[in-house]
Amino acid sequence: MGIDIYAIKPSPPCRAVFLVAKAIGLDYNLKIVDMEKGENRTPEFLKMNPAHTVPVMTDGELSIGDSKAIITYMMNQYAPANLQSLYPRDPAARALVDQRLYFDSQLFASLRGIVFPLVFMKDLKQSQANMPRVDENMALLETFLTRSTYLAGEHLTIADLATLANVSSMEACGIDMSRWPHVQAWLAKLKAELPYYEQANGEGAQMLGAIYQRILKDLGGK
Ligand SMILES: N[C@@H](CCC(=O)N[C@@H](CS)C(=O)NCC(=O)O)C(=O)O
Repeated sequence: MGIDIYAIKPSPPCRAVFLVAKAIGLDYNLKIVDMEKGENRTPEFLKMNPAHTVPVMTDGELSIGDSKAIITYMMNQYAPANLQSLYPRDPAARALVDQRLYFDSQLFASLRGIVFPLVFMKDLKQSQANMPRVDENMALLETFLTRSTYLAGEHLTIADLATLANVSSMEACGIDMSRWPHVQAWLAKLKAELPYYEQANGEGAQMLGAIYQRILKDLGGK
């Protein structure tokens, strides 16, 4: 019994879930999904998540896909009182965190736009054509981080943890972070501050970066 998380380590949305679970000390059973064998398209998996994406969480009768739905559920259901500031209950403070979470979905879509064509279609041209969307979203992230130390104010929230999974992946893919100095400083700060960083996120980001960089090199990109 307990919570099951269906996931793969290189996936940024899966790592957002690992980070939030660690942040609130929530135990779960990790079920690695072999995507190459089509384990995300079996009738059993599609019953849990018709969108055939990871992560998926099951908790008793509840099966739910999408990392944002999972991490907000974990906070609402399991965060101890002293860690509620990670997803504040005050409506105005929560609205700011939610806005950053929706922004992070847009950031992930732009990351996917460069990774998916390269890794799964070996299409360097399409991947490169999608790069301006990454730059545009990173510039927006830079603007947010010029306004406050963390993404939604002066303390850590789940918006930082979700976005960390994407930004660290971009860094591991070799994207030059020095163009966004506030993002670069925020990234270094979180890596240093979170004792669970490496286990929950660092290792998987390196896995994704290694795959991306190898294929990029094979296709003659830089
Ligand atoms: N919005 C979703 C995106 C999840 C997603 O796209 N996951 C990818 C891995 S990074 C996946 O499972 N792709 C397999 C597929 O689309 O069949 C979330 O945040 O959970």
